[in-house]
Amino acid sequence: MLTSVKFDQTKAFKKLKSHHKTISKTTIKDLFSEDQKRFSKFSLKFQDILLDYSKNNINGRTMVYLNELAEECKLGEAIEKMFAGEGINATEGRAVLHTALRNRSNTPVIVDGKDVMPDVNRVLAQMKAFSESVRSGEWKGYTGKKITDIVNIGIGGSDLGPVMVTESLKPYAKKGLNVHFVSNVDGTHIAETLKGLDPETSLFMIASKTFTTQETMANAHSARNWFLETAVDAEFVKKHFVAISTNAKGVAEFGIDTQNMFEFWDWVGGRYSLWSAIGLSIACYIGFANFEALLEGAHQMDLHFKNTPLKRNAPVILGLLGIWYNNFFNAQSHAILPYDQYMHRFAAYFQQGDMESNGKSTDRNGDEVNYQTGPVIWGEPGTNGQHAFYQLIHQGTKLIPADFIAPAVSQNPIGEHHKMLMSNFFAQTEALMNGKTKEEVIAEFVKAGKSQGDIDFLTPFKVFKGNRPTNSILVKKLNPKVLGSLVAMYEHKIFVQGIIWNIFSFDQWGVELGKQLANKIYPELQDDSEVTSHDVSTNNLINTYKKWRK
Ligand SMILES: O=P(O)(O)OC[C@H]1O[C@H](O)[C@H](O)[C@@H](O)[C@@H]1O
Repeated sequence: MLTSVKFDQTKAFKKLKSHHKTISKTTIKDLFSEDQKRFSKFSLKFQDILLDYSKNNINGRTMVYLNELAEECKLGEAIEKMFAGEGINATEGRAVLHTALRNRSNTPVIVDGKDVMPDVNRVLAQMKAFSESVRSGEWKGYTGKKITDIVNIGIGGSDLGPVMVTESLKPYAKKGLNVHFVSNVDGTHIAETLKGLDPETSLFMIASKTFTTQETMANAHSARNWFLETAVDAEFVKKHFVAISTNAKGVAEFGIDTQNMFEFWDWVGGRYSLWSAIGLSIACYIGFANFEALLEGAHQMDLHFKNTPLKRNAPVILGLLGIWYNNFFNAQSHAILPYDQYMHRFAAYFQQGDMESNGKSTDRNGDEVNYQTGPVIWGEPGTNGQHAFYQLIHQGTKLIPADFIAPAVSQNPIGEHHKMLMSNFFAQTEALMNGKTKEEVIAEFVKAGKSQGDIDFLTPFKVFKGNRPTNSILVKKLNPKVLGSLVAMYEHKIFVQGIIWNIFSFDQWGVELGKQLANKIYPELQDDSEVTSHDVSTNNLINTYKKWRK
């Protein structure tokens, strides 16, 4: 069991409250001029990752108090409990062991008296053999042709991880083997995906922890129907459908040979499952050795998280900084801005990772919290974001702490592109911190020969207050190992915050209500009779839909 500590009643919380008043009177820019050693104090290197958190509204005292907060909230103890396989996901009665999936040291991890590592290694060996046979062409479709297209059918945690990783690591993909992802129950998703595919050379991976998820089951059935339109014989399903699930019974009922089932376990949360068999599409696409490198990178970050003192611990620092803005500066959101086109689904991935984990308002005692918990996570790759929403980050009324992520080495060193990209990456955090003063604006106008009237009118619009906090995460190159470390770093950041906010980060009850109501409405859509059982708004929406669909 995790120790429950009332976050807002800790001594450190009170210290941070009054410290916030003091630090609010200064700016990040001033903090830099006061302390020449700021960069070395507030940055750290983890292998090929440089985390620079010096452009934040913090000084040494802030970090001391934030660390005290972590200690008072028993973060160290909670980290140990997670790695040790204790049932810290108490509302579901489960351990939280995505770290065991990438435990490359292979030390025993005991759940309910049993070491889970032999099972983890068995499934990894199965994934290796399977991915190698698909990649080599040894695995044949029902007409003897090799597989050219993999279609992962899954949603949420059974989709977003593989999508994000296969996109991020596209340069490592094998030529001639494509991956597709179908998640939405909107028939358009599967229809558009199937359009370009040949049943003889397509392999479907039905990925669902529960194997009951409506969207996934609907898409899986439609894919099977499509396949059988050509293949006819249901026996051939074996060669073209595999399942990834914790539910062997459900898989067998669907008609997939359990020989072709890749197992995982209830101690793997859906949004933490890309390291499990859910990563099968990744292993096929980038090869098993690269998948192992991804696991290795995550494992290295796990070891760092587990063994490094809190004040030099990257996920802890990121988590605490997030709390600083969320609970003391009242920031409502957090932006993740990768300057790498391959990482275009990274923010979307952590929308689920973070918001499904920490979007909670009941604390671990069952009481309603009276403080803010998880922020809204959002973001798009730079430089696209710059031409869309950065205006608001620079000059809007909302404080948006942001992480800027970029690789030093481009996978596509074409001409001057990467230098241009990187100059934007560096410029943005500098601009967000420094802003532009009235004096600077006027000086620029004068130099450009503007009239006094223009200067008077335009100056207020051109001033940037600055003092917008950012973290810069510079990586050497976005390879599988670095990506593994990055993802694990963010996962653990979420853990840190959940512990301190005293909430349960590994359940997701909030997703249930909508599902329940949809299941109630679905039968009502079967005929054209008027619906009266809901509120007037819902009744009218349903009845108009029924009228219009005719
Ligand atoms: O893998 P599945 O059991 O199909 O679940 C897929 C998704 O469904 C739910 O809506 C949960 O909120 C997600 O956490 C989960 O990842």
